[in-house]
Amino acid sequence: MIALNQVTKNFAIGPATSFTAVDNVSLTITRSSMTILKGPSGSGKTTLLALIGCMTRPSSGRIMLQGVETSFFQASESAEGFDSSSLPERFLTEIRRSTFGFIFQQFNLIKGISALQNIMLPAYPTGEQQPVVKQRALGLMEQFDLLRHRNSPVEWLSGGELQRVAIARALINNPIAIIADEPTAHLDSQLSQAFMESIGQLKDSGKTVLIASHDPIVYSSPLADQVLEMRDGRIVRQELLP
Ligand SMILES: Nc1ncnc2c1ncn2[C@@H]1O[C@H](COP(=O)(O)OP(=O)(O)OP(=O)(O)O)[C@@H](O)[C@H]1O
Repeated sequence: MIALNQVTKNFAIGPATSFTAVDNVSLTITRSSMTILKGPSGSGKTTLLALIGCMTRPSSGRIMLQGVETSFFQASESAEGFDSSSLPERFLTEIRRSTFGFIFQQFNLIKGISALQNIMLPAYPTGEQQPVVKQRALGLMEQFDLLRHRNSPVEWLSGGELQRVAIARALINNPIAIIADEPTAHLDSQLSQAFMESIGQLKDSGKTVLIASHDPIVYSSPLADQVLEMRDGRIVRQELLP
């Protein structure tokens, strides 16, 4: 589903100097699998997630995403899929929205609005009818045992509830893949386990899952299909689990 071929990302850090955050990375992620990126701080995990999630474009190399259902790509789609590294910004935004759901470290929920509204937020730019989105959001709230909090501002919710709102929000546009960056960084070990169980269920339901994490509860999880270890922007170890 996702293939990177010799992908490099340089950031300009001075008039004539650049820093290579991701260095010549090639990898393959199959559909309905769970991939964990581990590695020390600064090793390039977040940058790699941003490249795969179409939030930034590579300096060189190719990123291929297959099987994305959107009419935008019909014309340019080849037998192998489409090459996100050569598409204009508008298409990239569209790919991002239809392919990926994102879960961030501090969940990035908006205070002052309800849990239901938070879950619906990523659907607003799609132009989909609000009653349809609302029904889907309520379905997700039911699935994650959040219905009684539908009208509660998110600041009233517990850590575990916030985590489930973040997962539901990532699912609102029915993405093919979930990208999570250090999702357990602010959770105790029980909630981290609960997070992995929920994510495992998403994988079982056919979602492709990609997580960057320092947390042994995540990178040692039996649910992972492959663990990629990063150092200095490179993948230094790839572990395929049975
Ligand atoms: N926009 C940017 N401009 C310059 N350097 C950047 C930029 N974004 C990231 N970097 C650098 O690239 C390197 C990789 O950063 P990245 O956030 O991908 O690492 P990480 O493995 O996710 O780290 P952490 O675990 O601490 O989140 C770091 O040295 C970081 O400072």
